[in-house]
Amino acid sequence: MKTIGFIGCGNMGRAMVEGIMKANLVDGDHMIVSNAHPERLSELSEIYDCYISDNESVAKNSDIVVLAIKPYLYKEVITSIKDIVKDDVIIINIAAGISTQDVVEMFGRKVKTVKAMPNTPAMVQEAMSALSFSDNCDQDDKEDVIAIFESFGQCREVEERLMDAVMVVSGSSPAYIFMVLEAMADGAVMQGLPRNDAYAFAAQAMIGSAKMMLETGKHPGELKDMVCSPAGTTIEAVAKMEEMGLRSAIIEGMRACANRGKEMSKK
Ligand SMILES: NC(=O)C1=CN([C@@H]2O[C@H](COP(=O)(O)OP(=O)(O)OC[C@H]3O[C@@H](n4cnc5c(N)ncnc54)[C@H](O)[C@@H]3O)[C@@H](O)[C@H]2O)C=CC1
Ligand SMILES: O=C(O)[C@@H]1CCC=N1
Repeated sequence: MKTIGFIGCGNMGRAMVEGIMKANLVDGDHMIVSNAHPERLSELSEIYDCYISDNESVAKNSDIVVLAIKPYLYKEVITSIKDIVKDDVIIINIAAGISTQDVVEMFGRKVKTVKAMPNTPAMVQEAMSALSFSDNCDQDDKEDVIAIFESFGQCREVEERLMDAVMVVSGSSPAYIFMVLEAMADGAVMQGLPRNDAYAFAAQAMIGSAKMMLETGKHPGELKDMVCSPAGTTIEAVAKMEEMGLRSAIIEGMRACANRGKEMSKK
């Protein structure tokens, strides 16, 4: 069994660790986690019986190291671990704006590395992640990494140049999806539904609609049309939302997200 190490265990790292441990991909002896505030992880180590340690120990003892720290910390952290990681370690880079080439340059050698873009639904085994492997990863390395990402959801290999596109539609999108859900619940509360019921109806409508699109393979426009009765209620909502710029608000928000990714990768 390979040992998986996490350096940084905040929102994204923790969602991945919880997803991996819930799926029993490794036992607690093969999961080592470090964080700037290790005291925040005591509950995690109690539930999953995994090791909470420091960056040095994660670097020395892990076969696969996930760098789940903010992008601006990559240089500093890699400098402190580059001479102590195992020779054939696989480094997983999940940071927005940090490329495979950046990681190789920071290590000063052609370390095996994977550029990945997960999302926080990893916490409930429903992540969708994109992976791009450096050319020195062999088939076994790929299988080990895919097994990690599949333990908490689905994953697809994509060309690294498309990572920012994946980030806007998947890595970042839970934020806007939660905004939509919150707004939908507000709309129902305004009509008199209690808040908790409103969240349950809104979230289940989101799950059901997404599942319907994936399972039927039908165009989303066709599925939308199935809900809009002639002269009915839904078409009034659709017309008002178009008037208020719902779609362009989403598209322009995603453009801003991509632009920020490009800006971050220039630094
Ligand atoms: N939050 C998200 O939905 C997603 C985040 N990402 C990427 O994941 C990375 C982490 O993001 P978040 O989890 O959101 O950030 P976060 O701030 O929630 O977590 C980062 C963690 O790193 C710890 N940390 C700080 N300095 C450290 C050090 N020197 N050594 C060890 N640990 C240290 C902090 O205590 C914190 O718990 C970023 O690079 C981000 O681009 C990628 C996809 C989705
Ligand atoms: O907001 C961010 O920078 C990260 C990258 C993808 C999701 N969260």
